[in-house]
Amino acid sequence: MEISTQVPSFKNLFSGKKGQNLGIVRSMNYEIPGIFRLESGKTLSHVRIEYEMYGKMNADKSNVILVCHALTGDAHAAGFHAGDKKPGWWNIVIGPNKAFDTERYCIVCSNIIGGCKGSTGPSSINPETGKPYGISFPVLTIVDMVNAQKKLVEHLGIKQLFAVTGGSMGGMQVLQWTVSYPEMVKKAIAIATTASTTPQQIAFGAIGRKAITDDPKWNGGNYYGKKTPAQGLALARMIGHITYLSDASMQKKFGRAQQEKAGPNLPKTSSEAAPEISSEVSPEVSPEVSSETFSDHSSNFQVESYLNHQGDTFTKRFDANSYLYITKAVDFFDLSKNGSLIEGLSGVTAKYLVISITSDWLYPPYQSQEIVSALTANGVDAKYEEIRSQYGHDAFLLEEGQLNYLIRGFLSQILVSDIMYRNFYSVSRNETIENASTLMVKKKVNHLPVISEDEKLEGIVTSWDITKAVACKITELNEIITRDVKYVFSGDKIETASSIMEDYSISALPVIDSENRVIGMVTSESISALIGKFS
Ligand SMILES: CC(=O)SCCNC(=O)CCNC(=O)[C@H](O)C(C)(C)COP(=O)(O)OP(=O)(O)OC[C@H]1O[C@@H](n2cnc3c(N)ncnc32)[C@H](O)[C@@H]1OP(=O)(O)O
Ligand SMILES: N[C@@H](CCO)C(=O)O
Repeated sequence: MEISTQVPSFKNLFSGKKGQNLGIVRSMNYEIPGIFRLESGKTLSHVRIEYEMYGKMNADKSNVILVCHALTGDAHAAGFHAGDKKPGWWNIVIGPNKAFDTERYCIVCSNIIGGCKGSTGPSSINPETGKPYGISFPVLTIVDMVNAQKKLVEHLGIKQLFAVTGGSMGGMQVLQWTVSYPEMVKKAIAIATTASTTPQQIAFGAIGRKAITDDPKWNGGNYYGKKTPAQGLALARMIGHITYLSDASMQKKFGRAQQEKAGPNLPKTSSEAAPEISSEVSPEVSPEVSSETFSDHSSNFQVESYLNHQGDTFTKRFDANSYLYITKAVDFFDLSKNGSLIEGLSGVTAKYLVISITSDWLYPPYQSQEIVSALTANGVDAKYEEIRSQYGHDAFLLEEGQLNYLIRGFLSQILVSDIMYRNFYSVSRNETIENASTLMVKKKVNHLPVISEDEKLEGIVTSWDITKAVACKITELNEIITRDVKYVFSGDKIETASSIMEDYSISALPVIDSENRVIGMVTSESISALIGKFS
């Protein structure tokens, strides 16, 4: 008989209270000391990184989650800047009791190098010339973005990030983090992304860049203090924005509806915007082409007006040269090595959650599945999930319920590897009972896995087996080994271990790898101690 243990259920450990908003938040800035070397070999000095932090770091700074933004995002991921009506771009998942729970984790988000929202980029002043860099700014890669973030993380005194997360280009940074600095990332959540940009993605990037560089006001990137290439930048955004939506979401948002002729073309606030369902939009009418000039119809469909609005508002918040550099960095992104993603991701150790969006045709689900396949082939614990949504690529900014559910589950999931004893004691089947019992007494353990010369699991003996053997005057361990031994894998959820223990009334399980080698032990005491931490 083994010591029977009641292992408490984990079901109710992580209860879901309603998420709240952070209040007013502020941005901070850090200047990387000395020279910052880029992947190209070029260097920059006085590199500034704009960042925001929500929630408190714990004593050993082990609760920090780094959030990486997408193409046109910034450091303002959540909460409100003083005077703003709209919160940060990922407010739906960051805040008290949200998936990125600021009561529990400290969230850090920084504007990428190359950006135009406080971090050093093409619009920044080159300290050597006293003028904006423009296109003299060196070519950037996702590696450079991650290396700049690493400088910030080090400056904040963080040894290992509890998690790194992001969608789209943010997801690329997540992947890059786990490749460049595997030991610094415990968990990784990559959403709506790819490990290697495809020709179609590059093609959209290229058209956007051409729209900018063909605008005469771009002027070889030298437009600061003059008229900006707003027309080209707006066009680039309009093209890009189409790829962030889906056929279904455009049908639902606009149908073939037209703007009301008398009314203003561009709603000023979202409440005046075209409603989401076609029954609420203005009636569908056929343009009376005969009596009007073509220009009267230049923006008459709601979708045209919407795209114009998206293009126009974008030019007020983004720098055209930054757009060129960042889209190029996305296009350069390719983690495969010698044509193999398995090889490219071979050093990754973080536990992964990879999420795709069913209607995302820019970064389709198969690209996320490829990431998961490559990680799994490397023995990485990687989970694949799909967000069911009609919103298209931008669903990672909108699907509040599904995102919170998936992320919360992943972050709060505790695996056998998190609590198993890696320094364990074992015996060989040729051992004497006397030696086995001496080992148990000396090391204060009740279970000894029996392993072969090549460390494979052959069975288990418990202190109770030994007691019985002594009573029956059995001397050979071989005669008392339990060979039908229950075990778990290090990537199994802790609930799996606890149910096996409960079902078979046992209090310790060997942890094995895919080759049946014993790599640790998990005990009911360690599970109970963990529950104590949360109760
Ligand atoms: C990812 C990062 O890291 S941060 C960058 C994320 N932010 C962006 O990309 C900003 C631009 N993108 C968007 O707005 C994205 O579509 C989202 C996902 C952020 C928001 O999506 P939704 O909430 O569905 O907003 P929607 O796409 O309907 O756009 C609303 C805007 O369009 C305007 N609009 C709607 N219909 C029309 C129309 N027929 N004509 C003109 N304008 C229109 C609204 O007035 C509103 O304008 P506002 O943003 O200036 O207030
Ligand atoms: N709409 C988002 C996602 C692009 O991938 C952005 O502009 O950053």
